[in-house]
Amino acid sequence: MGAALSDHPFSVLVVEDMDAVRAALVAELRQAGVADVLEAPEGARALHLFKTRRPDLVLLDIKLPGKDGYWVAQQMREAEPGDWTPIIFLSGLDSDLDVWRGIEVGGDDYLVKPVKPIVLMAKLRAMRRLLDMRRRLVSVSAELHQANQRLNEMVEIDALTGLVNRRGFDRILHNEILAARRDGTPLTLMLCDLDHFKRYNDASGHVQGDACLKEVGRVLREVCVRPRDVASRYGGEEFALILPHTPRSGAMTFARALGQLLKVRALAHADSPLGSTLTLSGGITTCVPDDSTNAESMIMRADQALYAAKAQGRNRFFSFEMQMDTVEQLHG
Ligand SMILES: Nc1nc2c(ncn2[C@@H]2O[C@H](COP(=O)(O)OP(=O)(O)OP(=O)(O)O)[C@@H](O)[C@H]2O)c(=O)[nH]1
Repeated sequence: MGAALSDHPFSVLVVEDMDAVRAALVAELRQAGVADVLEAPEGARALHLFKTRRPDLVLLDIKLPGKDGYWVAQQMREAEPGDWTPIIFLSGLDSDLDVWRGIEVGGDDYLVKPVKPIVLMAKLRAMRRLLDMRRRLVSVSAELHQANQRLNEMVEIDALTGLVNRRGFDRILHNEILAARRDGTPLTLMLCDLDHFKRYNDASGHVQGDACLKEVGRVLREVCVRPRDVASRYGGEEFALILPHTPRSGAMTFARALGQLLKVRALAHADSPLGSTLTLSGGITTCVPDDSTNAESMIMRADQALYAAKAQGRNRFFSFEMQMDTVEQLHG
Protein backbone atom coordinates (compact mmCIF):
# COMPACT_ATOMS: atom_id res chain seq x y z
CA MET A 1 0.00 0.00 0.00
CA GLY A 2 2.85 2.34 0.94
CA ALA A 3 4.49 1.81 -2.43
CA ALA A 4 1.31 2.73 -4.27
CA LEU A 5 1.02 5.99 -2.40
CA SER A 6 4.60 7.06 -3.05
CA ASP A 7 4.38 6.98 -6.87
CA HIS A 8 4.16 10.78 -6.96
CA PRO A 9 5.17 13.25 -4.24
CA PHE A 10 2.12 13.70 -2.07
CA SER A 11 1.69 16.01 0.88
CA VAL A 12 -0.83 15.79 3.69
CA LEU A 13 -1.67 18.41 6.30
CA VAL A 14 -2.71 16.95 9.67
CA VAL A 15 -4.68 19.35 11.88
CA GLU A 16 -5.14 17.84 15.35
CA ASP A 17 -4.70 19.44 18.76
CA MET A 18 -3.91 16.30 20.74
CA ASP A 19 -0.18 15.67 20.41
CA ALA A 20 -0.37 11.90 20.81
CA VAL A 21 -3.14 11.48 18.23
CA ARG A 22 -1.35 13.78 15.80
CA ALA A 23 1.94 11.90 16.24
CA ALA A 24 0.20 8.58 15.58
CA LEU A 25 -1.43 9.88 12.40
CA VAL A 26 1.84 11.37 11.17
CA ALA A 27 3.61 8.05 11.78
CA GLU A 28 0.90 6.17 9.86
CA LEU A 29 1.14 8.56 6.94
CA ARG A 30 4.94 8.35 6.82
CA GLN A 31 4.72 4.59 6.89
CA ALA A 32 2.31 4.76 3.99
CA GLY A 33 4.93 6.58 1.96
CA VAL A 34 3.56 10.13 2.15
CA ALA A 35 6.61 12.21 1.33
CA ASP A 36 5.59 15.42 2.99
CA VAL A 37 3.54 15.48 6.19
CA LEU A 38 2.67 18.88 7.65
CA GLU A 39 1.31 19.33 11.17
CA ALA A 40 -0.79 21.96 12.87
CA PRO A 41 -2.29 21.89 16.40
CA GLU A 42 -4.89 24.60 15.68
CA GLY A 43 -6.71 26.55 12.96
CA ALA A 44 -4.53 29.61 12.38
CA ARG A 45 -1.36 27.55 11.92
CA ALA A 46 -3.31 25.12 9.70
CA LEU A 47 -4.54 27.93 7.46
CA HIS A 48 -1.07 29.38 7.19
CA LEU A 49 0.38 26.01 6.13
CA PHE A 50 -2.54 25.42 3.77
CA LYS A 51 -1.96 28.71 1.96
CA THR A 52 1.83 28.60 1.87
CA ARG A 53 2.50 24.89 1.31
CA ARG A 54 -0.58 23.86 -0.68
CA PRO A 55 -0.94 20.26 0.61
CA ASP A 56 -2.65 17.61 -1.54
CA LEU A 57 -4.93 16.46 1.28
CA VAL A 58 -6.06 17.76 4.69
CA LEU A 59 -6.95 15.62 7.69
CA LEU A 60 -8.89 17.99 9.89
CA ASP A 61 -10.02 17.50 13.47
CA ILE A 62 -13.41 19.01 14.22
CA LYS A 63 -12.73 19.96 17.84
CA LEU A 64 -9.85 22.41 17.94
CA PRO A 65 -8.85 25.08 20.44
CA GLY A 66 -10.40 28.40 19.32
CA LYS A 67 -12.12 28.16 15.93
CA ASP A 68 -13.38 24.66 15.15
CA GLY A 69 -12.62 22.45 12.17
CA TYR A 70 -15.80 23.47 10.31
CA TRP A 71 -14.64 27.07 10.33
CA VAL A 72 -11.12 26.07 9.23
CA ALA A 73 -12.56 24.04 6.32
CA GLN A 74 -14.64 27.00 5.21
CA GLN A 75 -11.60 29.28 5.26
CA MET A 76 -9.63 26.73 3.27
CA ARG A 77 -12.31 26.54 0.60
CA GLU A 78 -12.41 30.32 0.36
CA ALA A 79 -8.62 30.43 0.07
CA GLU A 80 -8.61 28.35 -3.12
CA PRO A 81 -11.34 29.59 -5.46
CA GLY A 82 -11.52 27.41 -8.56
CA ASP A 83 -9.25 24.84 -6.93
CA TRP A 84 -10.05 21.89 -4.72
CA THR A 85 -8.02 20.16 -2.03
CA PRO A 86 -9.67 17.12 -0.45
CA ILE A 87 -10.52 17.56 3.23
CA ILE A 88 -11.24 14.58 5.50
CA PHE A 89 -12.74 15.43 8.88
CA LEU A 90 -11.50 13.61 11.99
CA SER A 91 -13.60 13.42 15.08
CA GLY A 92 -14.47 11.35 18.07
CA LEU A 93 -18.07 12.46 17.64
CA ASP A 94 -19.86 9.79 15.72
CA SER A 95 -23.14 11.43 14.90
CA ASP A 96 -24.96 11.85 11.61
CA LEU A 97 -25.24 15.56 12.22
CA ASP A 98 -21.44 15.93 12.31
CA VAL A 99 -21.10 14.08 9.03
CA TRP A 100 -23.75 16.28 7.46
CA ARG A 101 -22.22 19.49 8.77
CA GLY A 102 -18.71 18.45 7.71
CA ILE A 103 -19.78 17.81 4.13
CA GLU A 104 -21.94 20.97 4.14
CA VAL A 105 -18.95 23.25 4.89
CA GLY A 106 -16.87 21.71 2.11
CA GLY A 107 -15.45 18.49 3.54
CA ASP A 108 -15.11 15.42 1.32
CA ASP A 109 -15.13 12.59 3.82
CA TYR A 110 -15.24 11.77 7.49
CA LEU A 111 -13.17 9.50 9.77
CA VAL A 112 -14.04 8.53 13.32
CA LYS A 113 -11.24 8.54 15.88
CA PRO A 114 -9.37 6.45 16.80
CA VAL A 115 -8.64 6.01 13.13
CA LYS A 116 -7.80 2.46 12.13
CA PRO A 117 -4.64 2.40 9.97
CA ILE A 118 -6.27 0.23 7.34
CA VAL A 119 -9.22 2.60 7.04
CA LEU A 120 -6.89 5.60 6.84
CA MET A 121 -4.94 3.92 4.04
CA ALA A 122 -8.11 3.12 2.13
CA LYS A 123 -9.33 6.72 2.39
CA LEU A 124 -5.93 8.02 1.32
CA ARG A 125 -5.96 5.84 -1.76
CA ALA A 126 -9.49 6.88 -2.64
CA MET A 127 -8.74 10.59 -2.22
CA ARG A 128 -5.56 10.24 -4.19
CA ARG A 129 -7.44 8.60 -7.01
CA LEU A 130 -9.97 11.44 -7.01
CA LEU A 131 -7.15 13.99 -6.97
CA ASP A 132 -5.40 12.35 -9.92
CA MET A 133 -8.67 12.27 -11.79
CA ARG A 134 -9.27 15.94 -11.08
CA ARG A 135 -5.76 16.84 -12.23
CA ARG A 136 -6.32 14.97 -15.46
CA LEU A 137 -9.61 16.81 -15.92
CA VAL A 138 -7.97 20.18 -15.29
CA SER A 139 -5.23 19.42 -17.78
CA VAL A 140 -7.71 18.13 -20.37
CA SER A 141 -9.85 21.25 -19.97
CA ALA A 142 -6.74 23.45 -20.36
CA GLU A 143 -5.94 21.56 -23.57
CA LEU A 144 -9.54 22.02 -24.69
CA HIS A 145 -9.32 25.72 -23.98
CA GLN A 146 -6.17 25.99 -26.11
CA ALA A 147 -7.73 23.96 -28.90
CA ASN A 148 -10.75 26.28 -28.76
CA GLN A 149 -8.51 29.29 -29.09
CA ARG A 150 -6.77 27.77 -32.10
CA LEU A 151 -10.16 26.98 -33.57
CA ASN A 152 -11.30 30.56 -32.97
CA GLU A 153 -8.29 31.80 -34.87
CA MET A 154 -9.01 29.38 -37.65
CA VAL A 155 -12.61 30.53 -37.83
CA GLU A 156 -11.45 34.13 -37.70
CA ILE A 157 -13.23 35.08 -34.49
CA ASP A 158 -11.63 37.01 -31.68
CA ALA A 159 -12.24 34.98 -28.51
CA LEU A 160 -12.68 37.96 -26.16
CA THR A 161 -15.07 40.17 -28.12
CA GLY A 162 -16.57 37.72 -30.56
CA LEU A 163 -15.73 40.15 -33.38
CA VAL A 164 -13.85 39.16 -36.51
CA ASN A 165 -10.16 38.84 -35.65
CA ARG A 166 -7.14 40.26 -37.44
CA ARG A 167 -6.87 37.32 -39.79
CA GLY A 168 -10.52 37.71 -40.82
CA PHE A 169 -10.08 41.45 -41.17
CA ASP A 170 -7.16 41.00 -43.59
CA ARG A 171 -9.11 38.59 -45.76
CA ILE A 172 -12.35 40.63 -45.78
CA LEU A 173 -10.61 43.95 -46.47
CA HIS A 174 -8.72 42.40 -49.38
CA ASN A 175 -11.95 41.03 -50.84
CA GLU A 176 -13.89 44.26 -50.35
CA ILE A 177 -11.16 46.26 -52.10
CA LEU A 178 -11.44 43.91 -55.09
CA ALA A 179 -15.24 44.15 -55.07
CA ALA A 180 -15.30 47.96 -54.75
CA ARG A 181 -12.73 48.29 -57.56
CA ARG A 182 -14.77 46.03 -59.79
CA ASP A 183 -18.06 47.85 -59.04
CA GLY A 184 -16.58 51.33 -58.86
CA THR A 185 -18.13 51.94 -55.42
CA PRO A 186 -16.66 53.79 -52.42
CA LEU A 187 -15.15 51.77 -49.61
CA THR A 188 -14.46 53.11 -46.14
CA LEU A 189 -12.00 51.80 -43.61
CA MET A 190 -12.15 53.10 -40.06
CA LEU A 191 -9.52 52.36 -37.40
CA CYS A 192 -10.71 53.04 -33.85
CA ASP A 193 -8.56 53.17 -30.75
CA LEU A 194 -9.82 53.56 -27.18
CA ASP A 195 -8.63 56.76 -25.52
CA HIS A 196 -6.28 56.45 -22.58
CA PHE A 197 -6.91 52.75 -22.21
CA LYS A 198 -3.64 52.22 -20.41
CA ARG A 199 -4.98 54.46 -17.67
CA TYR A 200 -8.19 52.42 -17.69
CA ASN A 201 -6.30 49.20 -17.07
CA ASP A 202 -4.11 50.84 -14.46
CA ALA A 203 -7.11 52.24 -12.60
CA SER A 204 -9.57 49.35 -12.92
CA GLY A 205 -7.43 46.28 -13.58
CA HIS A 206 -6.99 44.04 -16.60
CA VAL A 207 -10.10 41.93 -15.96
CA GLN A 208 -12.30 45.01 -15.99
CA GLY A 209 -10.33 46.19 -19.03
CA ASP A 210 -11.24 42.99 -20.84
CA ALA A 211 -14.89 43.44 -19.88
CA CYS A 212 -14.74 46.96 -21.27
CA LEU A 213 -13.30 45.70 -24.59
CA LYS A 214 -16.18 43.21 -24.77
CA GLU A 215 -18.66 46.04 -24.23
CA VAL A 216 -17.03 48.13 -26.96
CA GLY A 217 -17.29 45.07 -29.22
CA ARG A 218 -21.05 45.02 -28.56
CA VAL A 219 -21.38 48.73 -29.38
CA LEU A 220 -19.48 48.25 -32.65
CA ARG A 221 -21.62 45.30 -33.64
CA GLU A 222 -24.72 47.32 -32.93
CA VAL A 223 -23.61 50.25 -35.02
CA CYS A 224 -22.83 48.01 -38.00
CA VAL A 225 -26.40 47.72 -39.25
CA ARG A 226 -25.74 46.91 -42.90
CA PRO A 227 -25.13 43.24 -43.61
CA ARG A 228 -21.75 43.85 -45.24
CA ASP A 229 -20.41 46.22 -42.58
CA VAL A 230 -17.74 44.41 -40.57
CA ALA A 231 -16.44 45.25 -37.11
CA SER A 232 -13.19 43.57 -36.21
CA ARG A 233 -10.67 43.54 -33.40
CA TYR A 234 -7.55 44.78 -35.13
CA GLY A 235 -5.21 44.54 -32.15
CA GLY A 236 -5.31 44.87 -28.34
CA GLU A 237 -7.51 47.96 -27.93
CA GLU A 238 -7.75 48.83 -31.60
CA PHE A 239 -10.78 48.02 -33.71
CA ALA A 240 -11.29 48.26 -37.45
CA LEU A 241 -14.52 48.76 -39.35
CA ILE A 242 -14.88 47.86 -43.01
CA LEU A 243 -17.80 49.74 -44.57
CA PRO A 244 -18.53 48.91 -48.21
CA HIS A 245 -20.63 51.30 -50.33
CA THR A 246 -19.85 54.12 -47.91
CA PRO A 247 -18.72 57.51 -49.25
CA ARG A 248 -16.85 60.14 -47.18
CA SER A 249 -19.98 61.90 -45.95
CA GLY A 250 -21.57 58.58 -45.00
CA ALA A 251 -18.42 57.61 -43.14
CA MET A 252 -18.54 60.81 -41.08
CA THR A 253 -22.22 60.21 -40.30
CA PHE A 254 -21.39 56.66 -39.25
CA ALA A 255 -18.56 57.95 -37.05
CA ARG A 256 -20.84 60.42 -35.35
CA ALA A 257 -23.46 57.72 -34.74
CA LEU A 258 -20.78 55.53 -33.18
CA GLY A 259 -19.58 58.40 -30.98
CA GLN A 260 -23.16 59.06 -29.90
CA LEU A 261 -23.88 55.43 -29.10
CA LEU A 262 -20.74 55.21 -27.00
CA LYS A 263 -21.78 58.39 -25.21
CA VAL A 264 -25.21 56.92 -24.46
CA ARG A 265 -23.67 53.67 -23.18
CA ALA A 266 -21.50 55.79 -20.87
CA LEU A 267 -18.95 53.11 -19.98
CA ALA A 268 -17.21 54.42 -16.88
CA HIS A 269 -13.54 55.38 -17.24
CA ALA A 270 -12.25 56.23 -13.78
CA ASP A 271 -9.06 57.95 -14.91
CA SER A 272 -9.70 59.63 -18.25
CA PRO A 273 -8.52 63.23 -18.58
CA LEU A 274 -11.37 63.63 -21.11
CA GLY A 275 -14.25 62.98 -18.69
CA SER A 276 -15.79 60.21 -16.63
CA THR A 277 -16.73 57.91 -19.52
CA LEU A 278 -14.85 55.94 -22.13
CA THR A 279 -14.23 57.59 -25.49
CA LEU A 280 -12.49 56.52 -28.65
CA SER A 281 -10.68 58.11 -31.55
CA GLY A 282 -10.93 57.04 -35.13
CA GLY A 283 -9.08 57.43 -38.39
CA ILE A 284 -11.09 57.20 -41.60
CA THR A 285 -10.08 56.62 -45.16
CA THR A 286 -12.53 56.41 -48.05
CA CYS A 287 -11.84 55.70 -51.70
CA VAL A 288 -13.10 54.11 -54.85
CA PRO A 289 -10.23 51.67 -55.18
CA ASP A 290 -8.10 51.69 -58.33
CA ASP A 291 -5.21 49.49 -59.41
CA SER A 292 -2.84 51.13 -56.95
CA THR A 293 -5.13 50.62 -53.92
CA ASN A 294 -4.32 47.78 -51.58
CA ALA A 295 -5.00 46.87 -47.96
CA GLU A 296 -1.65 48.23 -46.76
CA SER A 297 -2.16 51.64 -48.31
CA MET A 298 -5.67 51.93 -46.89
CA ILE A 299 -4.50 50.91 -43.42
CA MET A 300 -1.65 53.42 -43.61
CA ARG A 301 -4.03 56.25 -44.47
CA ALA A 302 -6.53 55.28 -41.74
CA ASP A 303 -3.68 55.01 -39.27
CA GLN A 304 -2.35 58.43 -40.20
CA ALA A 305 -5.85 59.89 -39.75
CA LEU A 306 -6.15 58.12 -36.38
CA TYR A 307 -2.87 59.70 -35.35
CA ALA A 308 -4.30 63.12 -36.26
CA ALA A 309 -7.48 62.44 -34.24
CA LYS A 310 -5.36 61.57 -31.21
CA ALA A 311 -3.13 64.59 -31.72
CA GLN A 312 -6.10 66.94 -31.98
CA GLY A 313 -7.38 65.95 -28.56
CA ARG A 314 -8.93 62.45 -28.96
CA ASN A 315 -12.67 61.59 -28.72
CA ARG A 316 -13.10 62.40 -32.41
CA PHE A 317 -12.78 60.91 -35.88
CA PHE A 318 -10.49 62.31 -38.52
CA SER A 319 -10.93 61.69 -42.23
CA PHE A 320 -7.70 61.34 -44.19
CA GLU A 321 -9.24 62.55 -47.44
CA MET A 322 -11.29 65.39 -45.98
CA GLN A 323 -8.56 66.48 -43.55
CA MET A 324 -11.40 67.21 -41.18
CA ASP A 325 -12.60 65.80 -37.91
CA THR A 326 -16.08 65.09 -36.56
CA VAL A 327 -15.82 67.69 -33.79
CA GLU A 328 -14.98 70.48 -36.29
CA GLN A 329 -17.81 69.31 -38.47
CA LEU A 330 -20.24 69.43 -35.60
CA HIS A 331 -19.26 72.93 -34.53
CA GLY A 332 -18.04 74.36 -37.82
N1 LIG B 1 -7.45 44.73 -20.61
C1 LIG B 1 -6.84 44.68 -21.79
N2 LIG B 1 -5.99 45.67 -22.12
C2 LIG B 1 -5.39 45.63 -23.31
C3 LIG B 1 -5.62 44.59 -24.22
N3 LIG B 1 -4.87 44.84 -25.31
C4 LIG B 1 -4.21 45.99 -25.12
N4 LIG B 1 -4.50 46.50 -23.91
C5 LIG B 1 -3.97 47.71 -23.24
O1 LIG B 1 -4.28 48.86 -23.94
C6 LIG B 1 -3.35 49.87 -23.54
C7 LIG B 1 -2.99 50.71 -24.74
O2 LIG B 1 -2.18 51.73 -24.26
P1 LIG B 1 -1.50 52.79 -25.19
O3 LIG B 1 -1.18 52.20 -26.53
O4 LIG B 1 -0.40 53.40 -24.41
O5 LIG B 1 -2.61 53.85 -25.48
P2 LIG B 1 -3.70 54.53 -24.55
O6 LIG B 1 -3.38 54.46 -23.11
O7 LIG B 1 -5.02 53.96 -24.97
O8 LIG B 1 -3.59 56.05 -24.98
P3 LIG B 1 -4.06 56.70 -26.34
O9 LIG B 1 -4.27 55.62 -27.35
O10 LIG B 1 -2.94 57.63 -26.72
O11 LIG B 1 -5.32 57.45 -26.03
C8 LIG B 1 -2.16 49.15 -22.93
O12 LIG B 1 -2.14 49.39 -21.54
C9 LIG B 1 -2.46 47.69 -23.19
O13 LIG B 1 -2.00 46.85 -22.13
C10 LIG B 1 -6.52 43.54 -23.82
O14 LIG B 1 -6.78 42.58 -24.53
N5 LIG B 1 -7.09 43.64 -22.60
